Amino acid sequence: MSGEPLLAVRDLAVVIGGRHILHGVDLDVAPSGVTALLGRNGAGKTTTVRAVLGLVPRTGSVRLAGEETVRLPTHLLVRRGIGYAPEDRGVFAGLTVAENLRLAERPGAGEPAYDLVHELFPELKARARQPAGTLSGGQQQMVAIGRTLLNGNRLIIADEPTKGLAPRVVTEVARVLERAARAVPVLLVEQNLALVRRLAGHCAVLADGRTVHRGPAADLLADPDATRRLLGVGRRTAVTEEHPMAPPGPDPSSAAQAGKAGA
Ligand SMILES: Nc1ncnc2c1ncn2[C@@H]1O[C@H](COP(=O)(O)OP(=O)(O)OP(=O)(O)O)[C@@H](O)[C@H]1O
Repeated sequence: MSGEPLLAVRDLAVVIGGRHILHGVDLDVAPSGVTALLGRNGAGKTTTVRAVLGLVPRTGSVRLAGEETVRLPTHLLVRRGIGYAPEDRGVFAGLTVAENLRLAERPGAGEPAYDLVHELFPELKARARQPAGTLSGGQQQMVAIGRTLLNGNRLIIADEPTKGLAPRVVTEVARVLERAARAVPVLLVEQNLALVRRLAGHCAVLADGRTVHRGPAADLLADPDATRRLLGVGRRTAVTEEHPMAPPGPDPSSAAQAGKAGA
């Protein structure tokens, strides 16, 4: 990674209800472009994001642009410049596009950057009066990401923005993220490895609540043994455009043994 990381997470730990959900997460977010946070279902990706945002009790170190933030409450973290596009997008279906964006304006954060949002996503200007519930999945992601760009944030965190979307819409969301990352560095939680290959410079992989790999995303995705070991993705399905989605659920190597998936 060239330059100091924008976000440096060290030894992050989260205990909820007596259960150790995270115990030793290390993560560097690059100062530009997209950094991917990967891992199988239940590895701890969303909890890591929630811990960075102060939404769950945590210990360890979370430095944003060199400043320790691990003891800050969420509202102060947000003011330090972290924008969050949650897994469910958080778009209000009954409100228009313009109203959804207006809700994200943050008093004291300066003039909202509508010029930037409309430059990156002209569709949001054209559809300003349209109820957000009538937008496509990709357009709703534009709203979710657009909101994070309004307030001059230093970092955007996008949690599984392609989850449940059809392949055509995934491509649309990839363009949305590509455009956003030109303006602001992005931490992308993602299971779609084709998307990660297209967008991410660096990555971290979690397993059972700890970091098990960090490095350039291209190196990991070029190594079928590593993707299978760390992510449970079979050789043929790993990163090809024809198979953009990582197979959900259990390690497909067991399915491969049953002759169901190519390994
Ligand atoms: N509030 C909570 N209370 C108890 N257990 C939790 C809580 N939140 C998460 N967990 C558990 O912690 C583990 C990690 O969950 P998390 O949602 O962070 O994983 P993930 O990698 O984001 O998974 P997915 O890809 O399925 O979204 C899971 O076993 C989950 O059931």
